[in-house]
Amino acid sequence: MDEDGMLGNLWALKPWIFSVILAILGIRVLVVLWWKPRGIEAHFAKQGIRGPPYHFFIGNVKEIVQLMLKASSQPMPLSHNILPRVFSFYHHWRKIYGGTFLVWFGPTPRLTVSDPDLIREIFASKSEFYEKIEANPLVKQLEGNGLISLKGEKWAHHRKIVTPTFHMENLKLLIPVVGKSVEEMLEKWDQKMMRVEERERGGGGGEREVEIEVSEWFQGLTEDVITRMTFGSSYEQGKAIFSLQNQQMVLAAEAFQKVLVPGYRFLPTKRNVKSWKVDREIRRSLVKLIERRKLESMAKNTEEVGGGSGPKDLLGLMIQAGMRENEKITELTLNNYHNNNSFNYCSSSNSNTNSNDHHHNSSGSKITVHDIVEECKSFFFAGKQTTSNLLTWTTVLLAMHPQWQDLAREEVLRVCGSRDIPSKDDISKLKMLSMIVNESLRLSPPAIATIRRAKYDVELGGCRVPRGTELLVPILAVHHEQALWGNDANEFNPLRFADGVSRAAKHPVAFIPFGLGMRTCVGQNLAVLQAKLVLTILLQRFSFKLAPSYQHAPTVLMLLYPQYGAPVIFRRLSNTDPVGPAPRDQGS
Ligand code: HEM
Repeated sequence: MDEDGMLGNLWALKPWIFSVILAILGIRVLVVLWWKPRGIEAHFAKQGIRGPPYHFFIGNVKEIVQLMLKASSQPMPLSHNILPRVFSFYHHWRKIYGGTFLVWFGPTPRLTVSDPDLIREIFASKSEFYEKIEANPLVKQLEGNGLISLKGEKWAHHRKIVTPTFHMENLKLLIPVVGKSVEEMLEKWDQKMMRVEERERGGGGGEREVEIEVSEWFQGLTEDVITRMTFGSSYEQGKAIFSLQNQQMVLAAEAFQKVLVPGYRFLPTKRNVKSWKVDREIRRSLVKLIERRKLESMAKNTEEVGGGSGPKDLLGLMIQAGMRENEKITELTLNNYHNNNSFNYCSSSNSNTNSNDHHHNSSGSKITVHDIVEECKSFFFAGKQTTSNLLTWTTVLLAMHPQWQDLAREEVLRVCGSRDIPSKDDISKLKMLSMIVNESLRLSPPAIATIRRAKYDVELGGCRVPRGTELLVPILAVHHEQALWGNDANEFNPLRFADGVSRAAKHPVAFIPFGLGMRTCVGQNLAVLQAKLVLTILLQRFSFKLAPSYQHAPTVLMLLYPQYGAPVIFRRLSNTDPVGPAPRDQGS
């Protein structure tokens, strides 16, 4: 057959080839989106684990969204039984299928695990069999490719570098700075209070009190603190960078509503173009700042990078680590130093690449400018809203339970007096306040759940779990479980922490607001210290109660937050104000 004839025959076969390719693709889609999920469902059912039935492609997402919308459609009574409202799908299906059930996020299976023995296995004793999952691309853009998401050697390297930031000795240096930020915030409240007073004097006068939407104010405060921890002496420049990061959060929240449009984040919509621009601006400013800090330290000919007398900051520690590593390389390869100096040059070359794959030296991963940029974003994301939510919920709890507020104030005034900013030693003596903060973290943990993925086929509590299955640990549910915490699990009772955290429940792993094991929260000392410091200063100067406009509506968007805000009325304590007696309790 001549060439033309062969081509002609192939041409005639074209529809067939096309049909075969389509059929193969169709089969693949069917396997991934139907047969495999059904197989996994059957695999778990044989072991007695059930759950809501899988639906093609979407899994249980439709039911989850419906349950969440229904639960958040109206406020709830002033009670701490928040699980049904906040974690509606878990609450709903647990009643039907028990604490361990299978739920489908699209074609991805998630096994809920609330048994503390199994949680310990996943996060501590057999953690090498499990890994973190990839965040949604929008979340990823915000959280950066830092400690929260890094894996393996690179994670260990970064964790070792940043850990000194959170040592108590270092955090101690932050206390006067945080104290000053709180005082500045309170001055603004005072001005607000005075304006209200002046208005009311016209109409007959009133008490020295003011209504404050605490969740907004606490966000400003925690942003200030995390900016200092991240940037140290470069606070002002850092503030401008984090203000851009805030814009990014707003843009991402808007984009979240469009996540169901495939590929939406790549479209040059007005929002996306703006977000890309802000992202470029953040990187540019950070790179400039890093280079300036490096030059400063070289000029001073010192290893200290900007720390001075203040606390060690993330930026300084990471630049220092990067410079040390470069020096090592210089010693090893003096001749081609300039070619190897990725610490200097990667800033512009890989600003949009995943640094996990780049710049490794023989001793493992090396700190690059890109890494520092990503860690700064991570700190901001992980440290700001979490701590402000802890502060918000603790203030709301104390406003709901004035008798506990009075007890906390008595202790604060006894230990710290009425005016001074407390020292680290003062704070460590505040036992009652510690119990209250723990009870707040138990009842309203800012991070309500966490997820891991099985790296291999594993056995968990006698159950065979196939590779790729995700394990959903519902922190909030574990914290409200009566079998672990007793019949008063849904009540505010800080005394349960009187003998320490490990004895508060029937199992030592029942209290996990900061996670567990190697990947436990690196910032927990900072968060707790900051919360106690702010609460101490508030208790010294104000009594507070829920505003009449407060609607109790805890809900979740990544973190636990008050759906309609948290308006609280603060009344200045005069020197003659009695500490008690307590007004009537507002909560259950
Ligand atoms: C009340 C406040 C906070 C809460 C409830 C909280 C909660 C958590 C939880 C539950 C985890 C573990 C996540 C998992 O295992 O999947 C975590 C990890 C982390 N947190 Fe926090 N956090 C708080 C404050 C902070 C602060 C102030 C920072 C400061 C930067 C911070 C930085 C981080 C980082 C970097 C990780 C990842 C650690 C790693 O994987 O090595 N967090 N946090």
